[in-house]
Parts: sequence; C-alpha cells; structure tokens
Amino acid sequence: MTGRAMEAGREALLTVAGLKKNFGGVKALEKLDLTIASGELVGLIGPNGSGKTTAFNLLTGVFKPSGGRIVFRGQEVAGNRPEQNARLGMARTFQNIRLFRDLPVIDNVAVGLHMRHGAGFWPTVLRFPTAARSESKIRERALEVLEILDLRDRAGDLVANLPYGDQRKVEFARALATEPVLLLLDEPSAGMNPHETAELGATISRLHRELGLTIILVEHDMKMIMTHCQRIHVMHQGRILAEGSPMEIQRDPRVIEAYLGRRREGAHAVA
Ligand SMILES: Nc1ncnc2c1ncn2[C@@H]1O[C@H](COP(=O)(O)OP(=O)(O)OP(=O)(O)O)[C@@H](O)[C@H]1O
Repeated sequence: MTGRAMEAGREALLTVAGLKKNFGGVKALEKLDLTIASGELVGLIGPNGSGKTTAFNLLTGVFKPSGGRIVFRGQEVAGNRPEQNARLGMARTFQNIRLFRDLPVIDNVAVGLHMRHGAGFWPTVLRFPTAARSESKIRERALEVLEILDLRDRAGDLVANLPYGDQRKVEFARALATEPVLLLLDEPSAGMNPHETAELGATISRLHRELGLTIILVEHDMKMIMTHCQRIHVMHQGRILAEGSPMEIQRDPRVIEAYLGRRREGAHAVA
C-alpha cells in the first residue's frame, strides 16, 4: 500500500516509488514503494538484511539510487547530496553512535547547527565579529535543544562520561538542532538494556507529539515499535512486504513467515 495515510486525509511528506539499489550483484533494494504522511510516527521493520539501512542511506543521500524516485516536500531528491537533504529538513541518527566522544555535549549539538546556520568556515576560524555573534546564537540554540531532551545540565560534560542512553539523546539533540521536519532513526535502541529502551521509546514519542515531527523508526525491538508506532511498514528482500497497524502486522501470516523463516537462520522474531 501507499494510500492508507492519504485516506486519513494527511498530506504526503515523503513518497518513494520503485526505489532500487544494487551493490555489484547484490540487490539491496529491489523495488521500494513507500508513502509517509506529514506528522506520522511510522516503524520500518524487517529481518536482517532486508534493506532498511540501505533505504535510509538512499533517502538521506549517502548513496545514489540505481533507479526510482524519492519525492520529499514536493521535490525530487533522489541523487541529492546529504547536505542538500539536510537543508530541506531531513535528519538522521545512525545504528552506531557517531559522536565526538572527547568533546563536550554542547559542542556535539552545535555541529548540527553549524551545518544549517553557521557563519561559514573562514569567518569562524578567523573569529570575525559576525562569526562570534552567530556562534553565541548557536550555543544558545544548542542549549534550548538540550533542554528539550532534559540534558541541559550535562551541556559541559564530555560525551564519553555520559551513560549510553544519554549519549543516544545527544545524537537526537544534534539531529533536532538542524530543525528537521523528518527524522530517520536507525535502530536507536541498539546496545541498550530494556529499561533504557523503554525510556528511549517514551522520548521518541514525546518528540513526535510535542515537536510535531514526522519520524521513521527502524528498530528490532518489537515492543518499542508496537507500543509507539501508529503504522508499520515491513520490509523483506528489498521490498515492502506488508503495511498496517501494529495489530494487523502482528497477525499478518506473510510477516510471521518472513520472520520465522529468518529465525531459523538466527535472526530476530516479530513480537
Ligand atoms: N555497502 C554495501 N555493499 C554491498 N552490499 C551491501 C552494502 N550495504 C548493504 N549491502 C547488502 O544489502 C542488503 C541489505 O542490507 P541492509 O544493511 O540495508 O539491511 P538491513 O535491513 O538494514 O539489515 P540489519 O537489520 O541487519 O541492519 C544486505 O544483503 C547487505 O549485505
């Protein structure tokens, strides 16, 4: 399906049609079709190797597609560079945390803001007054974003000294600092214990609700997906296998088969 969100009368923020990606002989994405409505919190799930991360890499411009279309906010963005899509309002986090561990939290968040509002490389390095002004605005804004994630008190701490769950939140803060309309979260619960995972799920839900963000959540933690997502897209072998509410997905025989088939090979099971 691509039409269910539209039936609810909401405008499409992102439409993906016939998206393909080959790596040599490997068809990582066979034919991806997906429509995400503005304001949704959707889950993108699927067995290991089904193409979820590849989809994120194509959406954000890390890889160029081998074919197909990506329309974001009414513009064709397939083949754009990551910074072009960031300027259009896409932000993402990665499966493995990618922070500057030996820098303070606030500097990590400011990186996201520099990408969007910075004075530019030379004015910053040469400390022109314009750069200083924009630098102080950036720090002010970084503190506001940290406040949203209850991390303002840790602004001056080195990332390396934060618990793992808080490091994830710093990643979120850095993504939020770019003021995205679409946030792509790639397995945010990876490496977390059940308590941290539950807290993170609540944080994602809150960001969705309070900031009106559209979020696509790639996750293997089925409890988080089933609790917080309104709609779920299931990928299998580079395509969408099924789409529906958490209840519909849990009962879908095709989904159960896709997961059980893979579980025999040691992958995660649904529900
Ligand atoms: N850079 C690459 N070069 C070659 N093959 C790749 C590359 N990236 C992904 N693939 C292959 O593409 C397929 C889809 O991988 P992808 O990482 O997108 O799946 P995934 O659903 O995100 O898996 P996981 O849940 O394990 O993270 C896999 O067969 C993978 O081996």
